[in-house]
Amino acid sequence: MTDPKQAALDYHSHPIPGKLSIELTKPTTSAKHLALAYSPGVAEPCREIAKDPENAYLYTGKGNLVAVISDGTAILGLGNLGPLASKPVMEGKGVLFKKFAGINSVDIEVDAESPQAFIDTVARIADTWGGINLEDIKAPECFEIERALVERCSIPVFHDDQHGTAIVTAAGMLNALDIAGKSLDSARIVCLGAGAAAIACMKLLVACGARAENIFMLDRKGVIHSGREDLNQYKAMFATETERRTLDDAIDGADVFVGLSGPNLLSPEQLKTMAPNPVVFACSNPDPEIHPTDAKAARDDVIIATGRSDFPNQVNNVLGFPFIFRGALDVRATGINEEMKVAAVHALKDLAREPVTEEVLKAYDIDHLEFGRGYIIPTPLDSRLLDRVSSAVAQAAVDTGVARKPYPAHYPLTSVDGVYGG
Ligand SMILES: O=C([O-])CC(=O)C(=O)O
Ligand SMILES: [Mg+2]
Repeated sequence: MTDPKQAALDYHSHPIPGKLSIELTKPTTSAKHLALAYSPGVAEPCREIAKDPENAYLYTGKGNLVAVISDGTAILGLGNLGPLASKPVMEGKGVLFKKFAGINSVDIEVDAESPQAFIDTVARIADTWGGINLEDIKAPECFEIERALVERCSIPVFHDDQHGTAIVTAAGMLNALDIAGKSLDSARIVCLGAGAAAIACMKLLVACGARAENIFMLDRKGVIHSGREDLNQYKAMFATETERRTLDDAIDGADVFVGLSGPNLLSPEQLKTMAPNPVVFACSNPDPEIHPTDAKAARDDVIIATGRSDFPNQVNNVLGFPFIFRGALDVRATGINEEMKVAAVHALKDLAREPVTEEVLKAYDIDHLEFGRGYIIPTPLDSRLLDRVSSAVAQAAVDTGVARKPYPAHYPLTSVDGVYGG
């Protein structure tokens, strides 16, 4: 068997380095073509855009172009490895944008000496993109970065690790709790991790019905409780009045564990102390807080999800960002608001309850898959996601007045070949 590490390195290096390339959309075989594509013809669209910036959507790729931007300070669950080392992940996001939603994306890795320098860099280039996907930026800086950029930019700016992850987590959680015979408003939830994804996930779960007082969030120092004086404003939102201090204390009797922290931080012994039918989302990438095999060995009533593509129940923002941007771009939304996020949650949640298609069974090389413990959320290779999530997001943008174009006449989308309409 090939060594998985070597296989991953080979995948990235052969037959050419990297995962993305750029393609041409216009003929370029004659001098006439060149005179149109470049001097002198290119001056005409320049003049039109100078007269009216909206013309950039007509004469350039702006309307279907997303910048994936990172400073490399929180790469997956690996930590701060710097901007250059984040490039494979950012190229990977570009692969997913293109493959799943037909969106062109270019990765930009910024070596920024401060959050303000990062904000200024992104704000200065924002105008020529259709949208900005912020990725793998550490907390708490990511919150201020996103806030400032949303304010300064007139295009959608979306921090994927917060909202993409939260949307997919909420969708999977509503389904998992339903299967476990529980409900979000009474579930006792332990969230291991207090970074960007953790805070955004818990905020969205509360918006979907979870009770803040039922959530124990833990950072490296343990339970975030009201007696702590070392909390930033984001963690402080989740400070609970409790005597519990450690993960051992918090996990005892809990209905839900959400891990957005690091590898192997939930032990089988700790899992054994959870309530019946525990829901465990071990979402640290690439290595989960508990391996699914160990979790299942510890107890057979567990409903387990991870962020990985090689296990069932992949709770990963790949199910969100391609389609959320698709919907937002297609109605030229000025931003991605809460209603659009909640619309995405419901679209994902509902699709998992529909029969699985042959296409998905084939892609995963299985005979059967149905809504239940082993299938709480659609798989990324389900081509119905393109229509379901994008249209829900586009409709919510129209309904909430942030769309600058009407609901697309070329919807429903049946494949990425149809994203330009016409
Ligand atoms: O890249 C992934 O698989 C999901 C993600 O955004 C992260 O872990 O930061
Ligand atoms: Mg990420």
